[in-house]
Amino acid sequence: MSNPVQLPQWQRLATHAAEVRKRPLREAFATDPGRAARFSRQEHNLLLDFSRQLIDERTLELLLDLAQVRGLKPAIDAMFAGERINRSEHRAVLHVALRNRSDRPIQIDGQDVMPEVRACLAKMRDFVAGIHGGRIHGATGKAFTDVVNIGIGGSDLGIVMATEALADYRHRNLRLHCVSNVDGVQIGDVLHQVEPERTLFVVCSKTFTTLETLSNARIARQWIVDRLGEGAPARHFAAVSTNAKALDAFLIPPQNRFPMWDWVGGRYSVWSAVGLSVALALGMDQFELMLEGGHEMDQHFRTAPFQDNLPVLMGLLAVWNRNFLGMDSLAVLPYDQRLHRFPAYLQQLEMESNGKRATPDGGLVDYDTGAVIWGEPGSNAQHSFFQLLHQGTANVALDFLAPVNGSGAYPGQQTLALANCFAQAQAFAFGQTETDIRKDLQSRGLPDGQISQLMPQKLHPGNRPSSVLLFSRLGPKTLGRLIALYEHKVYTQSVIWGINAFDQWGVELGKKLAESLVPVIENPQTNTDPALGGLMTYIARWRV
Ligand SMILES: O=P(O)(O)OC[C@H]1O[C@H](O)[C@H](O)[C@@H](O)[C@@H]1O
Repeated sequence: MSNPVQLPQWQRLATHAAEVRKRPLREAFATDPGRAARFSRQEHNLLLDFSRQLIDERTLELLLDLAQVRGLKPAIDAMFAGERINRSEHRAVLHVALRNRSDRPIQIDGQDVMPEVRACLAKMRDFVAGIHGGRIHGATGKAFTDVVNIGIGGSDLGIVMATEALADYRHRNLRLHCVSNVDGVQIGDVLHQVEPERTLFVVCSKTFTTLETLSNARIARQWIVDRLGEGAPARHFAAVSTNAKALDAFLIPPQNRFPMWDWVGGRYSVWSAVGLSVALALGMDQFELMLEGGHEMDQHFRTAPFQDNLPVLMGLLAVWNRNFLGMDSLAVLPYDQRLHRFPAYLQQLEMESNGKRATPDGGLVDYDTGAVIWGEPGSNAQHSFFQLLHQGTANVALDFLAPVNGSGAYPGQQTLALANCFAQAQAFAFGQTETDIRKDLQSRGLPDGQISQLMPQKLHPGNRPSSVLLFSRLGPKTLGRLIALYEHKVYTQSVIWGINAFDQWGVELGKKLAESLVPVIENPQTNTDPALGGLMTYIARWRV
């Protein structure tokens, strides 16, 4: 696909941005009482209020023109039609099939994938019921009380995020633990807490070649063998993977195996059997409600006109902020503690998808692509890094997320959370004028000299772009909608930028180097790489 920068639509946006930047949001709202309503869209129980973005009607028109000329509509259709849009790996991209709750077949090369998807869901349902009811139990006949998910990246982040987000729905008799990191701390801590006879390990790995996952799984396996005997792992391990051979080698019995397909990317896989641990923790009904929420967002993305299409609007606004207003990062700020791992989940989703500099036809981009994504729950974040957001020199766009009805045991506290969320959105948009600051300082009796000195330090420029994503309550369906919303936002951006959102070649190099360094770190004296000489000396000196 051609370079977007050369398109007249792009150039018009660039010219337009120069004008919009100069216009304070304070003025935009003052001169247009209908602005909040005009730049808000509701879909199901989600409201996207993007009135505090640095835009006007013309911006939207120009962005929608850009979407049209970049072929966003055919690109969306191509994804749902099972075309091989992941061109570098020649794969279809069908996480939407995993949550397709309609009768519509979804085909790859004329083959409907839905029967396999439904069979997998049925197997998950049976397995979850078996574990919850005690029909499936440990080697000594005891029911499972603990599930340990072993996986990393897409085989971990979605599980952690979703089970934390939906903690109010957790099954009473089953605790979930997630182990991802390679350094041995998590697996050590978890094994310290659980009883072997009552613990089920779910090893999740699309490839089943991932160093972190395999080494943690081996530790867990040995731990079970040491305590319950050679035959016990067959009862204490389940696995999710595309790699049947590796599952044979790991001696996972057929009834405990759950499939994955090469048309599901790791970071898009929480909807697949990778969600088994979610289903075990929350129940299959809750998991399927999440799928329904995702499906609803898919329908919306596929059919809604672009000017009312939430993921399309969010994707286009992200392009606007990144390419035309120079925003380097997006801070995701959920005002619900239950969503505390949502920013981490989005980091993989957005940054692994759109952190690309090459186009599928082998060219290099000469424009910015994916922004850095980061964030923490409000109001904690306010007391930590908001100073930089309000007055620092970094260019950061903001996504506020908040439920009207709070989670947890004291939902009344949500009034305070919402007050903080809205106050911040207003402060970022409108800042504080010199006149207000002067009035305040004068009322406190400060002399003029001191006021002039303090003024720039107190001045709060405003005009920091943000969106507020308000929803009624955080339940499984809403979570499904939110995840799918961001997934499709990511795809929208990738289409505008002309990059492949579904491969991740950049992560390979580090993995390969790590493998080759294991023996060197074991025997630092064998190191021949001068760049590592200093570090290896200290490994040898300090290792106990
Ligand atoms: O599920 P696995 O095959 O073990 O992969 C786990 C993770 O590993 C890689 O580093 C990829 O960059 C991720 O996209 C993936 O989610």
